Amino acid sequence: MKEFIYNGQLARVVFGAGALKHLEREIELLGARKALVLSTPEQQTQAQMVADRLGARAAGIFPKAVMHVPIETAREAREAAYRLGADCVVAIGGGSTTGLGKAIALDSGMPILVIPTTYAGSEMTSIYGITEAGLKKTGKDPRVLPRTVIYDPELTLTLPVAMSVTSGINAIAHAAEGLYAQDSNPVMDLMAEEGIRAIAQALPAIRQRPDDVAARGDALYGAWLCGTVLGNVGMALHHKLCHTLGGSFNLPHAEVHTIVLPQAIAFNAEAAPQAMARMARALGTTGHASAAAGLFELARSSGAPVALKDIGMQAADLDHAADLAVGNPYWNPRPFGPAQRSAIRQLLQRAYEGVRPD
Ligand SMILES: NC(=O)c1ccc[n+]([C@@H]2O[C@H](COP(=O)([O-])OP(=O)(O)OC[C@H]3O[C@@H](n4cnc5c(N)ncnc54)[C@H](O)[C@@H]3O)[C@@H](O)[C@H]2O)c1
Ligand SMILES: O=C(O)CCC(=O)CC(=O)O
Repeated sequence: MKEFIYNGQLARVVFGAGALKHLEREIELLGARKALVLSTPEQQTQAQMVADRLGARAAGIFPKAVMHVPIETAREAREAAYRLGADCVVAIGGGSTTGLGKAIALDSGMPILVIPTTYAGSEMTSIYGITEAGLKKTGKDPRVLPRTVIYDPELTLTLPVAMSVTSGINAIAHAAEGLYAQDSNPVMDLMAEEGIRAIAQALPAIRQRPDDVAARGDALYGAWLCGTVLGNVGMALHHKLCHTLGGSFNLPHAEVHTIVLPQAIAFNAEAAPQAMARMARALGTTGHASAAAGLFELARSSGAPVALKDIGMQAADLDHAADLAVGNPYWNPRPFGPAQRSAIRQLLQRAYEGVRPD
């Protein structure tokens, strides 16, 4: 067994159908008096429902979260928190809303309670991202790690099926790269494999019946595990490509993850055979398909996009994307610096066309 370091991260998780009923207790346990409730404009009704539940403990709602946390929105939210006398934030929504909570916490140190309604997993990480002048900067800071997370599958029933599938595969991507991370450890490997299994089994059930609370619960459970892996070990080629494509070409986050993942995993297959075997086992493809093919089929059979050309990528931008990706590479089991530019360009071409990996 290889040597490893395991840093347990402290976050309190309250899980279960109807778990939102514990919100007031959880705010009290945080030692907070007043919460600013955050959401996107699309989820303002859910934010209002949370604020109503909090009653006098609600400082107000700030329903202006958007993708990739523009610095202007972060500043406005922070000012609102101070002006309204909040001493904690409650984020109800996906990674964009949690990200806004993190931007407030980064400056103010306010504790964050997250009620996740997608499978992105940001609630389990101390990674934050803020976009300034069109450039997204990410960093890590213990102050932004949410202190409490309430996973209530009932609140995810409204997540459209298409978004459920791509968000679920976004979560799987964290676990897949965790399995071959340079700083992986046996605990994260267990979580990664179980997280992939839970989501891969839940997605077909959700597709059949979006209001299946048990399947929604399995998906959230998987998202928790996969998000924990993202928060604990380093990500590699796949996340680098997604951040390049999402950040520089303005492509939608979860869809990009869904399309690129099978291609990135195929690229790494020979360099990380044990990780591939665990992925294939978790996906249930052992013996008849590779992990990469299994991921591609999971997306295709769930009705998700499998080609970048179908989500707005321009063929003319592929060369520039390859240059950006190899310019400042992350550690990866198969190196992908400037010397591998042509292999990365080929990978992007396959992702652009939606070619099924072997
Ligand atoms: N820092 C991290 O650790 C981390 C991890 C993963 C993702 N992220 C970031 O999170 C962002 C993406 O998050 P996301 O994919 O969750 O998307 P999102 O938060 O942008 O949500 C997408 C849309 O779905 C809506 N939505 C969410 N839950 C819903 C529900 N239950 N019912 C109906 N609509 C619902 C939202 O209101 C929004 O309109 C990206 O900016 C990404 O970089 C950060
Ligand atoms: O907040 C970020 O943008 C960094 C982490 C992230 O996006 C993980 C992912 O790609 O899903």
